[in-house]
Amino acid sequence: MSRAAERLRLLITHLDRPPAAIVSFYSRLFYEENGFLLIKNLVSEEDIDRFRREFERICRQEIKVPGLVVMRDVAIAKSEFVPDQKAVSKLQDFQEDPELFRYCSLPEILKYVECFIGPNIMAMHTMLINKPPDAGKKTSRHPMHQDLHYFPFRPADRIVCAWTAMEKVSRQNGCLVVLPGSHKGTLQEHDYPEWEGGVNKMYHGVRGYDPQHPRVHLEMEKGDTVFFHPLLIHGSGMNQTQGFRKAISCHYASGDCYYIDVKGTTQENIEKEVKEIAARKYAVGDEITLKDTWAVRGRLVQGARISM
Ligand SMILES: CCCCCCCCCCCCCC(=O)SCCNC(=O)CCNC(=O)[C@H](O)C(C)(C)COP(=O)(O)OP(=O)(O)OC[C@H]1O[C@@H](n2cnc3c(N)ncnc32)[C@H](O)[C@@H]1OP(=O)(O)O
Ligand SMILES: Nc1ncnc2c1ncn2[C@@H]1O[C@H](COP(=O)(O)OP(=O)(O)OP(=O)(O)O)[C@@H](O)[C@H]1O
Ligand SMILES: O=C(O)CCC(=O)C(=O)O
Ligand SMILES: [Fe+2]
Ligand SMILES: [Mg+2]
Repeated sequence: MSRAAERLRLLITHLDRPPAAIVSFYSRLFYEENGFLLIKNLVSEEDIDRFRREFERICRQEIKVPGLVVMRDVAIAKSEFVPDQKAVSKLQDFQEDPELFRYCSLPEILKYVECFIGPNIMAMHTMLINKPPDAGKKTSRHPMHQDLHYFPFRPADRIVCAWTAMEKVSRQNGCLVVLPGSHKGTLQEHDYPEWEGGVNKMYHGVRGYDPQHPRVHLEMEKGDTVFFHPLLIHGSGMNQTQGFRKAISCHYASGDCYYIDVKGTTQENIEKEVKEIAARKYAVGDEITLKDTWAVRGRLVQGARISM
C-alpha cells in the first residue's frame, strides 16, 4: 500500500467514529491500489438464507429457470456414478430467476458498484458457486485467472465483480486467493492448466504468472462481500472439507461500455468455446456472435442501457 493509504488506514483505526468521507476515500484508494475491496457483513443473513433456499429448489428441480446453466464438477460428471443433486458445482445465468436475481439489485451492493463503474449499471453475468468437497483429484480448484478473459466488452475499469460469501469461507474450504495490484497489468494469455486430475470446462488459467507475487487469501464470513476488478488475478483453492462452499456473484458493467471484436487477440480461444456451447444452448448455428451471447444475458439494474 502507498504511504497515503497506510496513513489513512491508521487514522481510521485510531478514530472512534471516523468521518464517512474519510472511510469512503480510503476504500476507493484501497481498490485503486489493490484491485479489490472487502466489505464485511454487507448482505443480510435473511437474504442469503433466501438465496440458499432458492438454490435448493433449483437443485431439486422444483422450478425450471430459462437460460440457466447447471454445471457439475468434472470429477463427478466423468465418473460412472449417477450424480445426485448434490453434484451441482455452479449455477450460471440466473437472470431469469427473480429470487436469485434480487442479489444483483440489492441497494447495499449497487451503492458500491456505482462508485466503481458509474450510475448506469448492467448485470452481465450471474453465478452461484457451490464448490464441492474435492473428490480427490483437486478438480475443485479454480486456477488463477482474470475475468476479463471471458468478456468481449470494455473498458475494463467500467467492469466490477461483486462476490458474497453465503457461509464462512476459509482456506480449508477454498476461499478466494488474489494477487493484490495485479489489476494494474494487462490481460494475459489464458489456457487450460496442465493438471493431472483434470480441469473443469472453461476453467482457463493465466499462463505463467509470477509465483513470487504476494498472494492474499480472502477468508470471509457469511454476508461479507468482495468487489474486484476484472484484471485482478485470482483463483480459489481446493475444498478440503465435506461441505459445499457457497458464494453468489454478479459481474457488472457500465451501460455505456462497448463490445469489441476479439479476433486476433488472446481471447480467441475462449470465444471458440463459448460459441460452441451457446450454439447448443440456444439451438442456433455458428452465426451466433460472442457479442450476442452477452447482449441477450445482460440486464439493466440501474440507470440507462446505452450501448450494451
Ligand atoms: C452462452 C453460454 C456461454 C457461457 C459463457 C460463460 C462465461 C463465463 C464468464 C465469467 C467468468 C467466470 C469464470 C468461470 O466461471 S469459468 C467456468 C465457466 N464454466 C462454464 O461456463 C461451463 C458451463 N457449463 C456448461 O456449459 C455445461 O455444464 C457443460 C458443457 C460443461 C456440460 O454440459 P452438459 O451439462 O450438457 O453435460 P453433459 O452431461 O451433456 O456432458 C457433455 C460432456 O461434457 C462433459 N462435462 C460435463 N461437465 C463437465 C465439466 N465440468 N468439465 C468438463 N467436462 C464436463 C461430460 O463428461 C461430457 O463429455 P463426454 O463424456 O462426452 O466427453
Ligand atoms: N499446481 C497449480 N497450478 C496452478 N495453480 C494452482 C496450483 N495449485 C493451486 N493453484 C491455484 O492457486 C490458488 C491458491 O491455491 P491454494 O488455496 O491451495 O493456496 P495455497 O497458497 O497453497 O494455500 P493452502 O496452503 O491453504 O493450500 C488457487 O487459485 C489454486 O487453484
Ligand atoms: O471459486 C470461486 O468462487 C471463484 C470463481 C471465479 O473466480 C469465477 O468463477 O470467475
Ligand atoms: Fe473469476
Ligand atoms: Mg494449497
